[in-house]
Amino acid sequence: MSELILELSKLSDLERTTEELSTQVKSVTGKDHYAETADDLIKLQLKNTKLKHRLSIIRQSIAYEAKSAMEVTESFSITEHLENVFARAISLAFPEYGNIPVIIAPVNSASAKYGDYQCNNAMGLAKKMKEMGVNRTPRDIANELQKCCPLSPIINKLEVGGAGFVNVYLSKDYAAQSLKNILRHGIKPPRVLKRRVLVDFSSPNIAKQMHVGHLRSTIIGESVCRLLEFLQHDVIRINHLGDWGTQFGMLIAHLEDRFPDFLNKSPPIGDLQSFYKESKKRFDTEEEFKKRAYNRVVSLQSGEPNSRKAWQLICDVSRQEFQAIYDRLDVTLRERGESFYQSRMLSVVDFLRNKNMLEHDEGRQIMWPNEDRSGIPLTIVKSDGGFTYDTSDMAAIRHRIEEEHCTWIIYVVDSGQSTHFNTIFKAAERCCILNPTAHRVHHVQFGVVLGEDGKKFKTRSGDTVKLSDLLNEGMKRSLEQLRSRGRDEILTAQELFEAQEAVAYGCIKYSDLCHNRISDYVFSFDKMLDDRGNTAVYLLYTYTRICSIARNLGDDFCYLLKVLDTVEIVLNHEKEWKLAKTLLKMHDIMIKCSKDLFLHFLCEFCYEVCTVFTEFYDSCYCIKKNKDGEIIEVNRSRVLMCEATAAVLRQCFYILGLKPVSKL
Ligand SMILES: NC(=[NH2+])NCCC[C@H](N)C(=O)O
Repeated sequence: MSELILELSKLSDLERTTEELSTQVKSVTGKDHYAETADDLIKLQLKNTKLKHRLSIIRQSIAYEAKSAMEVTESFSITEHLENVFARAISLAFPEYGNIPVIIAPVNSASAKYGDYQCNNAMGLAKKMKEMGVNRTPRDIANELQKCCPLSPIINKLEVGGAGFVNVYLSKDYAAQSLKNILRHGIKPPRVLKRRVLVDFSSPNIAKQMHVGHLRSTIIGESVCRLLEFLQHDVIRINHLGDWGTQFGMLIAHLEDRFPDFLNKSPPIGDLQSFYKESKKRFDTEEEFKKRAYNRVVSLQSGEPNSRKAWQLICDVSRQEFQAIYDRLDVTLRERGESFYQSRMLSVVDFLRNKNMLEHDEGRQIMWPNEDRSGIPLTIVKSDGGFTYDTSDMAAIRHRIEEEHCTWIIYVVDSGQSTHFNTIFKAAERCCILNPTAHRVHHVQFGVVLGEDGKKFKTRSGDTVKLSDLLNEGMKRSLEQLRSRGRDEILTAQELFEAQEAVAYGCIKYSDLCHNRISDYVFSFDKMLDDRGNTAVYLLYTYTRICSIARNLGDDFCYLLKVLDTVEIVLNHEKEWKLAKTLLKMHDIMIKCSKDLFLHFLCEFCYEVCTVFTEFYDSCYCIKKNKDGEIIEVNRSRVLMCEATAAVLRQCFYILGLKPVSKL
């Protein structure tokens, strides 16, 4: 598509040159001293003829490309495509404003008479021109833009409306072709500039409870990865486990006392939580124990084998608990905890010292994020010589940029840590690890989870909620719901179990993702299991309904590809056209979500697809049956629309971590 636009711009340039040449030829012809300039004239005419010939070749190839552009499988964001079209128009019509940002907005489907998309640049241009002393009305400018728009296979017509909008009407041929492409080749990602991205998410702490904050990070992080992978980025998923630090001293010392034989026999630490509490209590009350705990930190960090082994054993207990949650939620992560950076922490300290970035402060070594010592300093080395969370994040960002060669680093961590990350980013920039023009760093922050009482999410007794309990509760509630609808009588045991999981985990994930992540959110099973409104349950039900339509036709639709060869998609009915346009917004939405990593836009899109589909299904018959329930008429084009809707939903569901089930 971009080549096409390039060709179009060449064409316009050539057209202009041809025009200039013709005027030159005319003016020369009109002069008396024809004889003197005959040579020049002949040359010019020759050049002109050649250019005209070239122009006609380009015209032909553009017509060809415009046609084949609709046939190729390449998909793109409509908004981005229109941005290119209008950028070209602006630079042709008003070269001096060639680099202003193009404003394209989709038109609310209720106001279809204003087209499907609008270019809203004319008003701003009029203002800019006025400042330069040129008086032109926005409508006048819009007319000019309309004239200068290059041909595009996706545009049916352009119209100037209102105060100076250029209304764009999409082409139905293009839409029908795109829907067929989806059915024939699956959903292809739009082209974007590929990056190597590291997503740091989930990241719970060993020996501590993985809490709802980590659950949010896990859910959001997984979806961010899936979105970026869909867009063909090279994604590294990292679990930055809190597996290092002084708390391991007391855990190791306590392990030695509780399970003296730990080196030979795996200790049965069932409940790491209470093990942690016991050791903490001893650490706070027993002097000898405290000393030994400090000793163990030193021996662990210097790699002494027995302490290492003890540490490994403790980590394994937590690791298994975490993995069980990841398996249930279908989350994939590569573990690279804080311990991984031990040697790199030593070297980042040297690096910072050599750059004169470290300052002594009451025995600590600190680093200011800014040259002028504004902001909050990082503690790079503690007074006892130990490292901190700051040190490991400085070592990690350096590793990610210099060794992993990432150009985009994403931290999915609660909003409470935003000062920490801003300080790390500034400090990394100050010491030239990070170059803001080449690297993008991003704190994908999110709010806290609240209970239905509006207070911090806790169990009735006031403890933090265990995630496995929460998931179990979800499973229980979803089974109750399925039973209350009598599904246990219709579905096989296997189908029922799949439906139960899809609903339980789907609703927990979706209710997290469907709100703007920055705000706090209220965790309520009742709300998330509602089958009306923007919920996972509503989406999953709509999806199964769509699946059942083609299923009704049995063998007829088994070979979708054959059907595609013989059936044209027709978009004459208002609701057919509305559904087609909604489906084709998918790439716009994916790009929009990826810009600032807000997934609620994708959730809203799914909801819109489902409601628009329902409107379509209510007013456009797909299959007509007689009184006995026998099929008497099938509108194959519409059944294809149903299939395309299902394909779009499946792709979005995958990114949102929802498992579509064909029966529910
Ligand atoms: N690179 C990072 N700091 N990632 C986030 C780590 C989160 C930390 N373990 C916590 O539970 O709060």
